Amino acid sequence: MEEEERENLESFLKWASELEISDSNQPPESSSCLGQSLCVSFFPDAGGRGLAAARDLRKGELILRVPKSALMTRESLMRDEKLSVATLRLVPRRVEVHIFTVCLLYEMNKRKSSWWYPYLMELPRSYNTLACSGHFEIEALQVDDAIWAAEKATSKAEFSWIEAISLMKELNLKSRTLTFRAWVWASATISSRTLHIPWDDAGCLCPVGDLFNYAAPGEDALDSEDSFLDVNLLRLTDGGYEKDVSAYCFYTRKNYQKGEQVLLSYGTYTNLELLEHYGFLLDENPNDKAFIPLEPEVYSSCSWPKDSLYIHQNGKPSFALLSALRLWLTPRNQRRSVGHLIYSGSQLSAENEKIVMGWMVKSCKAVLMNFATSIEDDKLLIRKIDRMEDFGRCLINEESGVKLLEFRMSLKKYLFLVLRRSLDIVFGNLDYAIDSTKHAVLIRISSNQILKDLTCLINESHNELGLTYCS
Ligand SMILES: C[S@@+](CC[C@H](N)C(=O)[O-])C[C@H]1O[C@@H](n2cnc3c(N)ncnc32)[C@H](O)[C@@H]1O
Repeated sequence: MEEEERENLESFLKWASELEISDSNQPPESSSCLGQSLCVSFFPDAGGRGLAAARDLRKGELILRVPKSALMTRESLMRDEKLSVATLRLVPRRVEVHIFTVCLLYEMNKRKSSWWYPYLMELPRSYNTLACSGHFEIEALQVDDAIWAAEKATSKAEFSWIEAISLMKELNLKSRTLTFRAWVWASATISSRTLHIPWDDAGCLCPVGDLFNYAAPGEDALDSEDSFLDVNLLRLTDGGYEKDVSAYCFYTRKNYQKGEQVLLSYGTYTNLELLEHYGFLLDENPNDKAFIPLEPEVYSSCSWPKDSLYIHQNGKPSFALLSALRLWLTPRNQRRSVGHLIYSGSQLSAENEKIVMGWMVKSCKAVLMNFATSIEDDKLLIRKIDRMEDFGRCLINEESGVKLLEFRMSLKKYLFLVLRRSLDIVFGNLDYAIDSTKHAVLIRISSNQILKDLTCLINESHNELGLTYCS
C-alpha cells in the first residue's frame, strides 16, 4: 500500500472510531475502530481490499457494529438544506435510488468540507459493473441474455442521468461531477455497496461494514460443524440493522482462523447478477444458472416459469427444465397420461430419457457453435489482454474486459459439462473425448466398433444428434 493510501486508511478508521463504529464490546485499544476482531487486509483473488480476522473467530460472534448515526442514507444527506429544498422542488415523483445518487455526488462535490470526507476518500475510484461497460466490452460478452442485460444497464444509467441533470445543475455541481462518468460511478457505488435498511428502499452506505467481500450463501453453510442445523434455517445474510441497538450488526457465519478473510453473503446471485450489481463473478458459484434457447412450445406445454428452466453450474439441467423437456418430447397424445410422473420428477422411460439427453446435446452444441470463440481462444485472449499496449486498452478496460471474458467462458464450460453428462446417459460409460479446441464440437472415440454401435443407438431412438464424429 502506498504511503498516502495508508495514511488515508488510518484517518478513516480513526474517524470511524470517533463515530463509535467498533469491532468489539470492549473500549478501543487504539485510535482505530478495528484491531480487536477484524483488520483491513488485501486478498488479490477474492475481492482485493477486505476484512481479515484479527484473531480466531467463532461462528455467530458479533464482529462489527455500525451505529445508525454513522450510516449514510438519503435521510442523513438530506439534512443539507440546499439539497433537500432543490430535491423537493425539482423531483416530482420519488425515485429513491436516483435521489441517493444525486445526494452522493453532491456530497462528493463538497470535497474536504464534507462531513463524510474520510469515508468518501476510501471509496473505489472505478467499478466494473455492467453499466460501466463500453460497446466493445458488451460485444465481448457473446451471450445473448448477458448482452441484453448489459445494454439495459447502460441505457438505464443514461436515462436516469438525463433525468437527474436539471437537479444537479440547480445544485451547482462542478462540471466534473455532472458528467455521465461521474453518474455511473455514483450509481455503481450505490449498487455494489449499499446495505438493506428497513426505513428506506434505497438502502444505506455503511462505513467499514462495506469492506466485507462476498461469499455465496451455501458455500460455508455446508462446511459448518453444526451439521445438525437445518440449512434452510440459516440466515441468507449475516448482517442486518438491529432496531433495539440502533446499529447495523455483523456476525460471523462460520469459524475463522486469524488472518483468514471474513466474508459476507450479500444475497443469492447468479454470475450475471453479480456482474450487473457488483462487477465481479465467482469461479465456483453454487447459485449460477445458464439458459439455453428453448422452442416456444416447451414453455407452452408446461406450467413452470421461464426462469426455472436453466442449467446448474455442474451441468445438470434444473428439475423444471428436465421435466419440461421430458413432457415436450413425449408424443402429444400421451402427455396427459404421464403428467403425474413428470411433476413428481420421475423418468418416463429409457427411450424418453435418451431423446431428452440427445436434445440437450444438440442444443448445447448449437449454442457452442454460435460463439465466435472457443474456451481456448478466450484463455489466450485473457493472457493477451494482460500484455496489451495502450491502444488496446482504450478499446477494452483490462480488468472488466477479463471479467466479461471469464463470464462467457464460464457459460461455455457449463455447456460442455451438459454435453458430457448427456452423452454419458445416451451412450453409457464409453471412452470418448470432447474436442473443444476447434469451432466445432467433435467427439473422439477410440474404437470404430463402438462408433458403429453408437450410431445404431442414436438411430434406434430416432435421435439425430448432429455431432461430427472422428475416430
Ligand atoms: C462491498 S464492496 C467490498 C469491499 C471492496 N473490496 C473494497 O475494496 O471496497 C463490494 C465489492 O468488492 C468486490 N468483491 C467483493 N467480493 C468479491 C469476490 N468474492 N470476488 C471478487 N470481488 C469481490 C467487488 O468489486 C464488489 O463490488
